[in-house]
Amino acid sequence: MAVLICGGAGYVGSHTSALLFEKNEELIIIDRMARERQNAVIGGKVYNGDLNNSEFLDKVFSENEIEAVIHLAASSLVGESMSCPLDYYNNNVVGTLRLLEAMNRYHVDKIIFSSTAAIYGNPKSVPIKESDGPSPTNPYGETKLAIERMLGWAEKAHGIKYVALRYFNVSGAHDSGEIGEDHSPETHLIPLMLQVALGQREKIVIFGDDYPTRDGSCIRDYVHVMDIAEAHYVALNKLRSDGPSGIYNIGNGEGFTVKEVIDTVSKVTGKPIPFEIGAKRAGDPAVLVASPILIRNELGWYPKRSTLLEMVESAWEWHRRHPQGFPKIDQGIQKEGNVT
Ligand SMILES: O=c1ccn([C@@H]2O[C@H](COP(=O)(O)OP(=O)(O)O[C@H]3O[C@H](CO)[C@H](O)[C@H](O)[C@H]3O)[C@@H](O)[C@H]2O)c(=O)[nH]1
Repeated sequence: MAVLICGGAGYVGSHTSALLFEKNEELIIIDRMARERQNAVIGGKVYNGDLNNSEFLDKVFSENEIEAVIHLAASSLVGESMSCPLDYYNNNVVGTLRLLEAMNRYHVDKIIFSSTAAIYGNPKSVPIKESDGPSPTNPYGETKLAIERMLGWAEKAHGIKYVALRYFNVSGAHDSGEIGEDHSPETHLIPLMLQVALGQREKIVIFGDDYPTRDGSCIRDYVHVMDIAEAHYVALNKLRSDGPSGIYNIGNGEGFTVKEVIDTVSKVTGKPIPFEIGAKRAGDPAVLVASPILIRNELGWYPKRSTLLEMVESAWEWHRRHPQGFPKIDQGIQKEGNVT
C-alpha cells in the first residue's frame, strides 16, 4: 500500500518525499505545481492537480491503494494571507475538507498534517507548549487552526487518526545538495540572505528593530527540513502502530534574532550581508520559540541538526550549487516520469 503525499513537490514536501523514498515506501505524490516543480520530486507516482477538485481526488484514490496521507499542500505566507485571506481559506481549509471527504469515501484512516507555529500568535510565554492556547494573529494561522479542529471532529465521527505537526521556521536542504528551498517569489529570511551572498540581491530589509527582544529584531526557532521530514516518518509509524492522534511542536527550543541569522549567514558564506531597517511586517509576532519536549517524550523525535550553523551551511550548499533554484521545464531539462 502507498503513502499519499499532498504537496509533495513543495519545500517540506519534496524533502519528506525523498526521505520516504529512501525508506522504500511506495509513494503517490499530488501537487498542483507538479509539472513546474517536477525536478523537486525524486521518486513515486506523481499527479498534477488540486485538492479542491473532488473528481481529481476520486481518480487518485481509486487508481491507488492508499494506506495513509501526509498533507503538506497549503498556501503558507503570513504576509500574503493578510492581503488575500479568502484565498487562504479556500486553498487550506476547503482543500483539506475535500481531502478528508475523499479519505472517508475510500476508508483511509491515517493523516499527518503540516500545521504551524503561526497558530500561537503572540505567545504569552516562551518556549511555547502545545497546551498554550492558540491565538493566531494572521489568516494563515487561522486556517491551520481551523484544520486542526476539523481533524479532531473527523476523528470522532469517522475514525480518521491524525498527527498535526506545528512547524516553526523550516530551513536547510537535503544532504545531497540536490533538493532545497526554491520559492517564487522568495520571501523567507535565510534564502533571501543567501541570494545576497550570491550577488543576486543587494541587501536585506529587517522587518522592524524595536521588538522587545535582545537586539530589537524578531526571534524565530529554526529547524532543519530533514529533521522535519523525519518527524513525518516517525508520526506515520506511530499511527501505523495504532498510536493515538496528537498535536506536536516541531522546533529546536532555541531562538535566533534576524540579526543573529545575518551574522551566521555572513560567517558561512564569507560574504557581508548588507541590511537596512524597514517597517514591521503585518501579522509578525515578536518571538516564536518551541518547546519540543512533548514530541520527544511521546514519539521519540528530536532535532539532530540543531545548530543554526548546520542549517545555514546545508542551505548554502543547495543555493551555491543551484543559484537559480530547480531547473525549470522551459529550460528543456525535463525528467522522464509519469506526471499525470
Ligand atoms: O526580508 C525579510 C524576511 C523575513 N524577515 C524576518 O525574518 C523572520 C523569519 O521570516 P520568514 O518569512 O522567513 O518566516 P516567518 O517566520 O514569517 O514564517 C514561517 O513561520 C510561520 C509561522 O510563524 C509560517 O509557518 C510560515 O510558513 C513560515 O515560513 C521574521 O521575523 C521576519 O519578520 C525579515 O526581517 N526580512
